[in-house]
Amino acid sequence: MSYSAAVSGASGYAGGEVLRLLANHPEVHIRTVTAHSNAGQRLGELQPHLHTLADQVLVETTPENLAGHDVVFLALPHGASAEIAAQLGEDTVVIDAAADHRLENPADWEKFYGSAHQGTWPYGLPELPGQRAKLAGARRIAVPGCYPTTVLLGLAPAFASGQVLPDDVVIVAATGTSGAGKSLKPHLLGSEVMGGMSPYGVGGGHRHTPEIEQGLTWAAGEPVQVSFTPTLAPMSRGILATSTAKIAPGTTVDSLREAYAAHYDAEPFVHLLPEGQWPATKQVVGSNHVTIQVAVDEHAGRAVVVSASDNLTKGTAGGAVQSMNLALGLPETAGLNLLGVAP
Ligand SMILES: NC(=O)C1=CN([C@@H]2O[C@H](COP(=O)(O)OP(=O)(O)OC[C@H]3O[C@@H](n4cnc5c(N)ncnc54)[C@H](OP(=O)(O)O)[C@@H]3O)[C@@H](O)[C@H]2O)C=CC1
Ligand SMILES: CC(=O)N[C@@H](CCC(=O)OP(=O)(O)O)C(=O)O
Repeated sequence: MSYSAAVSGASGYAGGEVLRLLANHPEVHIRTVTAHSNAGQRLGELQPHLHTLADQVLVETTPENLAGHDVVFLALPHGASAEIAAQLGEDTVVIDAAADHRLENPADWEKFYGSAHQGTWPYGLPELPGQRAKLAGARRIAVPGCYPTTVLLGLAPAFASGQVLPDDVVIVAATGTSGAGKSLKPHLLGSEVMGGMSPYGVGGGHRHTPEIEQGLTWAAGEPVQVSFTPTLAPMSRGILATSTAKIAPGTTVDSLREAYAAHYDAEPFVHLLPEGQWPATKQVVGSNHVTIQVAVDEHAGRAVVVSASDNLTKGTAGGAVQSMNLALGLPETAGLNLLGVAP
């Protein structure tokens, strides 16, 4: 059986990465690619790395053009995504890379996104406790944000095993520029980004804060509060997150490692590194893998967790394809058997 797929936002970074993965998927064929201002162009003009798809022509992102497919990927700005999603057939598997349906709490949505909440869909992070079962057979899936993916995979086992405290969690993460999308933004000009790092969304203002708190609250079974600071690094892809939390009495590096091993040993894409090795974005770029290391800072009484991902692969398109596999009952790793790229 081959499933037909439409990829909207195919001229952008997330849509392009979905196409790169689907081009190698054994059970899915790409029937339709859509865009907005670039409709009418050949894919080869906009995504020259997608050699075998170069002659596909981008059509307008409309409900009519997206109708009649087994799977529709939405890789559109939030807002535009919810609007089109509401017009798609109920039997179609819709995988949304945008934020519209990730949050359960309408007040959080309204505060951080400034518009009306459009509802909540199953959350496409199967490695988070309880999520995989909700994705099997789902017809609507919200792909997590790239920072939440990286941070939640990093911290969930510590919270699920009750080894860290929920009220003093500090996260600082660096991301590559592709996280901001392909459209022109002055602060992302090469001359602004190359050779230096800068923070943004400082002081609890980043819209991934409530999403991280939501996922950690699910893992902990009690409310978790975080302080999250993102930073921009001079690289195109990758996220490196350093997350720290106060340890509960009795927590040691061995007890943490045991919990992480139990949580991730059977996972195909999430890896607790051997002691002494640390995550780095270069280990994971181009792949759907996430690497993690844990330590205990005895002096500060804190667990320190470092996690690395590719924001466009596991952080977006890889998570989207993995979720689609679960929704369709396919092997979870189908189309995702890619290792990293080095050097
Ligand atoms: N980049 C990343 O690392 C991540 C991105 N995401 C999410 O994925 C989505 C896409 O992001 P990304 O690919 O980075 O963004 P890009 O800016 O690279 O691409 C945006 C895409 O959406 C299309 N588009 C723009 N405006 C509209 C509109 N009003 N209606 C319909 N289509 C429109 C564009 O078409 P055209 O070019 O033809 O104008 C383009 O194909 C966003 O919701 C983003 O938040 C999620 C996780 C990580
Ligand atoms: C560098 C940069 O700007 N990164 C983006 C990453 C967010 C993202 O893409 O995720 P959503 O799907 O939740 O929008 C940001 O911090 O907003």
